[in-house]
Amino acid sequence: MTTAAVLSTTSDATTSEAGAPPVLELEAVTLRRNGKELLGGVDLRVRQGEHWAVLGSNGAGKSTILSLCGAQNHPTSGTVRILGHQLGRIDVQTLRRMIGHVNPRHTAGASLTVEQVVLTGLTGSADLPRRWEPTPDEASRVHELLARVGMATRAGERWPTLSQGERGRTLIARALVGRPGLLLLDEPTTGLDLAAREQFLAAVDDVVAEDPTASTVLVTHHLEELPRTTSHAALVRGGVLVAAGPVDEVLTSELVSAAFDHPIQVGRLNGRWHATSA
Ligand SMILES: Nc1ncnc2c1ncn2[C@@H]1O[C@H](COP(=O)(O)OP(=O)(O)OP(=O)(O)O)[C@@H](O)[C@H]1O
Repeated sequence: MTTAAVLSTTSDATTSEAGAPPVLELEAVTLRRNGKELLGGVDLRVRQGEHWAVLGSNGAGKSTILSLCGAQNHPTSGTVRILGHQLGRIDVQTLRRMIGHVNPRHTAGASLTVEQVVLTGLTGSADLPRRWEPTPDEASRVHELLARVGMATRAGERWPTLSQGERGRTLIARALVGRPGLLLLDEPTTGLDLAAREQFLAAVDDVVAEDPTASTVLVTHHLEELPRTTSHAALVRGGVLVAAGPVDEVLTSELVSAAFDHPIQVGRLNGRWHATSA
């Protein structure tokens, strides 16, 4: 199947989802750095309530796309609209505060407790600013979120003593504390063991299930690392989307093989995906 054929199939699928307002729109986005074209014309629309997975091989451009979605980068050409605001026409710090970002490489202040790490989601910092105090509402939201991700009994634990899985769940609560309109997850299960990965994915499914207006974009290499709640997928290859649309139409053996340039058999069991060499 050619790239053009893939794109025409999936653009129909994407536009048929019309209804909920878009939270993220990339139109004809290109990005060049150091004379190299990293993105070669990306179109992507994420609507409220959708949960997208962005998949592709090493160096395909997934993190670059996510950096635009998180207002961490600007396109060379094309338009990026996040939560109704066009990049370049709004203060990026203001915009970044509207976006929740789960980055497993987040470095929290070493002396912070779990509860304080979640609070840093409100200050947008690694440490808590001196003399900063949460409002009673903010403090109760932190406890509500820690309960949701299964960390309520660990609120007083210090960050360095946490396991990778506990850190991951704490970082989801941190990303959600500011009630973001968009949640970005950047290879969030990297480095987690099997149990920690499963607990993390269950925590994502739980927070998503409780808020029908939540919208997420998750970047990963592995189909096994997709939450059950994934509703849409985009496949990236060489800085372009080779497929994008409802997850069952995109995560097929044919399209995934084309995106990874390798024969891959895709399967789904109990709502979760798996992939092996065909
Ligand atoms: N500032 C830059 N200057 C030049 N090339 C860059 C720059 N940033 C990224 N790249 C290149 O752009 C390409 C896409 O990078 P990106 O990190 O988006 O890929 P990825 O799909 O996330 O890869 P991985 O799965 O390995 O994390 C890579 O070839 C990378 O080396």
